[in-house]
Amino acid sequence: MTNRAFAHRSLRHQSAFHDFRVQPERALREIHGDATPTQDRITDTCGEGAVLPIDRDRFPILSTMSTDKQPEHTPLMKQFFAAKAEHPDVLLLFRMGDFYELFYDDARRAAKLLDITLTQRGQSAGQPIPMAGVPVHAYEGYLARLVALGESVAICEQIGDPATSKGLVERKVVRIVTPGTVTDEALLQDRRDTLLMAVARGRDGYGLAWADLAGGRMMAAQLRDGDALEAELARLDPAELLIADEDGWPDYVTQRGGVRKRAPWLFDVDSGRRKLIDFFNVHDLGAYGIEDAPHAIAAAGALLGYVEETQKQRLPHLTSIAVESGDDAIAMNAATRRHLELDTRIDGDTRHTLLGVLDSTISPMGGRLLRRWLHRPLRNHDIVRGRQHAVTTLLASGQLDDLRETFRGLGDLERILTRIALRSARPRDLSTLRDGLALTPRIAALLDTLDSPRLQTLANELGQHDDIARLLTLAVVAQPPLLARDGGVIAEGYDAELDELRMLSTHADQFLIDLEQRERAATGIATLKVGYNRVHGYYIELGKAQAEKAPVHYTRRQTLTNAERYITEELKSFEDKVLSARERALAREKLLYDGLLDALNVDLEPLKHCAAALSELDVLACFGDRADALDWRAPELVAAPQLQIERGRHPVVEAVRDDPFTPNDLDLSPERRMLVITGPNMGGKSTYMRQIALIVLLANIGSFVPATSARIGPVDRILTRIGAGDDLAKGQSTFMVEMSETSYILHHATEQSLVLMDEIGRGTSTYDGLALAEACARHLAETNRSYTLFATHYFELTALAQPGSGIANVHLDAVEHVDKNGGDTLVFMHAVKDGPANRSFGLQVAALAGLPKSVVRDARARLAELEQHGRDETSAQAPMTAAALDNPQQFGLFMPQSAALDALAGIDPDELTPKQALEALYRLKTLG
Ligand SMILES: Nc1ncnc2c1ncn2[C@@H]1O[C@H](COP(=O)(O)OP(=O)(O)OP(=O)(O)O)[C@@H](O)[C@H]1O
Repeated sequence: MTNRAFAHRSLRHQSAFHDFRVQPERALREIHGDATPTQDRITDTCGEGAVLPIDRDRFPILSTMSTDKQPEHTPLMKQFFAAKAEHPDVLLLFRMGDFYELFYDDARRAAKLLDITLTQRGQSAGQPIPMAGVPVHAYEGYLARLVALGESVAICEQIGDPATSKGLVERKVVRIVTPGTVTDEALLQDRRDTLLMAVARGRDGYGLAWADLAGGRMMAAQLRDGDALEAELARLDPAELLIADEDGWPDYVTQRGGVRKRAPWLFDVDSGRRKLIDFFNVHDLGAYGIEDAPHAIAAAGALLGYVEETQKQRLPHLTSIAVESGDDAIAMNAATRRHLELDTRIDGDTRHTLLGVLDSTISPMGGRLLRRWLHRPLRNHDIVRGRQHAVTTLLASGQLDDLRETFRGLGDLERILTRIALRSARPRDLSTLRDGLALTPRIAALLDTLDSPRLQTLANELGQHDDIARLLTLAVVAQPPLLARDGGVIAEGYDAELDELRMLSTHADQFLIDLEQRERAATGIATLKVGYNRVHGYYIELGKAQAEKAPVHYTRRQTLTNAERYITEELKSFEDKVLSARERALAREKLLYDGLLDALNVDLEPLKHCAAALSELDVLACFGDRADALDWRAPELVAAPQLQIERGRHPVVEAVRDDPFTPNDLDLSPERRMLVITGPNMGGKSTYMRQIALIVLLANIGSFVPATSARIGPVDRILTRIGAGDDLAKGQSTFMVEMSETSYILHHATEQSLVLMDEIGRGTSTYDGLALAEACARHLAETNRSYTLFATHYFELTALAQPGSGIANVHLDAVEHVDKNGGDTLVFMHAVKDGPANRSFGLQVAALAGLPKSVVRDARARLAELEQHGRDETSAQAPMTAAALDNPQQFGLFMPQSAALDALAGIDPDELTPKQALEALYRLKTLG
């Protein structure tokens, strides 16, 4: 046997020997005394053992069971019921040797959710026990799926040592994994925060507190009303939401996933204050700026209570709470975030979104920060200018690529630090931290030469961590294994005692090789093998045929079908020595590993600042990268009210189009507050409006923008009403959604708000729609006085653009061509021009979309009739004049122009052959 083979065997042996959790036999034996375990883990674990009476009232789960006589359960099931009674509304994973088992309703539920087998063998209290289980070695994957489905799971571990416990091993719920409190790497999404949130309700508003446990962040806010609450829920999108178990919560709260109702008294302000003071170990809350926000205090208290209850351990990484003020950010409600497709499209796609185009951050923590920034554009121009200046400086330095290259080695320091604080860090967390810290001096040196206040601040925040980096370099092997439990993490030379114990083990491998050779020579059996089995230990193995030749000092240890296994005195004493050396080496490693975690925990704060600075640098460098790659320019943030954009583009549409994107300008100011945008379907109206909102948003997070130049004045809100599907889930029709979104806008828009209104009124009858659209437009222009882009197919609205009204008309255009085959084609110009559109091309677009020719023909004829009818009515009221013809907005609803004039306008005589010209003339005649 080679050295390596022995080493391999030894490794397997180590884990088996030292971790009783992977020895199901032992776990089973605890229930059965010395009864031999069978293959059937269900009968084994639940079916036998002494029976004890059980308190029915304490365990409602029993109500489904037999009531003929007082039910009696095995000690194991009694232990299960005791644990379950403490955690009635979460799934209980009950550790039994190599498995986590679920029983009764938990088993049924988990079997369905995880698609695992539900078994029903074994009995307790005379009834079969529904049971489902997942193997311990693969449980993280199952846990991740359950948590992703919004389930909370209590982990009940064996905390006694099955080897030494008599009878039942002690078990205890060691933690409760809930969707909002997960910190394990496997249960989190890399580039998205997982938030736990609590909402407290007061007479004059709401208090909000949220924690990103994996990132070690806790925030709070006090909100004026339900609208603000709804908007914050849309922005933060918590995985779990704690509310008081009372009536009267609005639908947008109760219909969310992950809502958990808690006793109302947990949201009490005074006990919240005490909890915060206690948790952060401070004299008062003065330092956090939360004193004047009682509802936020109440929410934070409820949140901390829940965190303590579920985590069952100290959380030293949550060191403070920061208060966010809604006034600092550009407000966007749920509808706006949805319409602008910031990080998710209506169809669920995440690639073709603003974040999809913008995010070239390298570290996951940078990705998460960018997402946070994107959802919270700032109103404070100074902060934003600071970021922008940093981006400009990075771009001008020529160091951008170098800097980004160093980020590749960073890893997720932020979350690693949390795991260190929670003492759940794995060996590779430590090596990633070591490698990341080794890069910071290089990053600091790169930044040192750059003249940007923000970059200098960040360089300072990186700090000096030479001692920690050196400690980790000395202590941890270059490429540590996944788990600490198997050893091999601590580097050679770090600890003399460990080195000595390891030496013993290594020599032991050589001893076994020598022994094998010696015994082969002594017995003359060339196939003799020395091996190891985790139940029986070391052995000498002979094939059945050679068994007779076994020397007398060989003692039989195990009989297999084709072989016999023996032990000798020499091998036995070797086994004792080696096993104790290995055991001691592993124990020593564990001690050293814990010591390392202690050392890192002495002062985590500077490391947290370092991780935060690296995240921000990653985002700023990403802005630089995007500006460079996509030809974006720095916008100018100005104090005077205005939105001026030259040659702006839609970042996402531009990214997905093969053909060039047509840039467009914007000019809005207090004197020209509203643009009524007309033009054909597919002309580019929605694209134009959204691109303005996205440019304003990008400008206010510190990014460059897709335009040749932009001057952006103060903006307090972005409000949008852009076509939506039916919200049938909420029982709202398309029109109802349209009107409630419009109502929200009219109630909230101010002079500094940017409002996008796309085709208001189209969800109802034409006259109702037109009337509503016009009234809303007037209200926005005259009362709200917001920056408004108002796209419409109602040409009547173009008449609003009167001198002094602050309203102007712009339009997008299309040109109809007769192609070589004599068919019609439509070319969309996508260029925004001054003035109203003069036709809609609705039928042509319908034909392009593939509507059957006969339907388009019928529609055309019907249109001609309607237009004729409209003309007749108008001429009955007022004779058609040449002036009216020149001024289409003066026409009635169905008469922008006659069909013949429409068609005539679409003809380019220079493009026609004589035959086509003649055909066109005939066509015109049928329309006239
Ligand atoms: N400026 C542009 N440059 C190039 N292509 C554009 C431009 N604007 C829009 N497009 C393309 O035209 C398509 C239709 O644009 P958009 O949806 O904005 O039209 P619309 O006028 O709002 O149409 P409808 O009135 O039917 O809603 C877009 O998907 C995009 O591919």
